[in-house]
Amino acid sequence: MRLVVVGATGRTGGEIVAEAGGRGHDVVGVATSSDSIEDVRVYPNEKLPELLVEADAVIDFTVPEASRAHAEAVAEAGVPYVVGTTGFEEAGLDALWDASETIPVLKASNFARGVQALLEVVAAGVEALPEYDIELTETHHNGKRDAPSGTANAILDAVDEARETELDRTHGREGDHPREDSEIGVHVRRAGNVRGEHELLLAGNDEVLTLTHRAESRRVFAAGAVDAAEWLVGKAPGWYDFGDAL
Ligand SMILES: NC(=O)C1=CN([C@@H]2O[C@H](COP(=O)(O)OP(=O)(O)OC[C@H]3O[C@@H](n4cnc5c(N)ncnc54)[C@H](OP(=O)(O)O)[C@@H]3O)[C@@H](O)[C@H]2O)C=CC1
Ligand SMILES: O=C(O)C1=N[C@H](C(=O)O)C[C@H](O)C1
Repeated sequence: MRLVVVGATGRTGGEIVAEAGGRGHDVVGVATSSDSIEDVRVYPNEKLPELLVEADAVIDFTVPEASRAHAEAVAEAGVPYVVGTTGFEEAGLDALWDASETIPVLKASNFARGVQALLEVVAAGVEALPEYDIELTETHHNGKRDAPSGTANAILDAVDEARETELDRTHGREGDHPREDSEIGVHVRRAGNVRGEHELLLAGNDEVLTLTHRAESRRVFAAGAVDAAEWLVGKAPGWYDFGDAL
């Protein structure tokens, strides 16, 4: 299929270009300026509407403000849209939901299959240990903009759903008071080139359970995003998540 990768010059976009090309797809890239990655042409952002005419699917790993604008163009062209960008404000998410009225939109904060499994395991663990304290730690490379990560937010939502309440998200911890039962600690680390680690710790009853996912390369995200695009072609307009494609 003809695939447009938006954010093709980025850390993850470059891996997606390589993965899709390796599977025999006809790939064109988009970024803020023209470039080329091996033999794949990368066009500046303004060319996106023209490139969409021939496209079977779009994969977007950029920044929220860009994805928000792309959603409108992709919906206008009627092309299936896979979004990996994280860190959306409400208005950006609304733009994606609007687009999903005319095209299939598949958005995921993490295209690693292990993270989909982690979300299920988190729900089971939290339900099984209702009184335990819970703390979340995520670690990423020093170039990451959004904090906490999109995956961390998805894990926090899964915890709230399992506990059937909204825990108070305590970002870092300082001062002079003990932990409240209603809290969930959220700890963010940014260092080096860490691809993405998420650890949920549950502690109580003189024991500790930790649930950890670690991406060992960005290829895992690229493979999942291309799987999602292949699956999304031909689907009805609507909102999909990565779990639907597995
Ligand atoms: N869902 C998932 O599984 C994953 C999600 N991500 C998310 O993907 C996003 C990108 O991450 P990462 O690859 O590290 O980011 P990078 O900063 O490495 O790359 C960003 C890319 O977006 C491009 N870009 C920026 N603004 C625009 C614009 N207006 N129009 C077109 N392209 C634009 C950049 O182009 P240029 O260089 O020309 O400016 C670059 O190619 C983040 O939100 C991250 O959290 C990351 C990994 C996995
Ligand atoms: O920016 C990244 O690198 C990653 N971002 C995603 C997130 O915010 O959860 C997924 C992955 O952890 C890598």
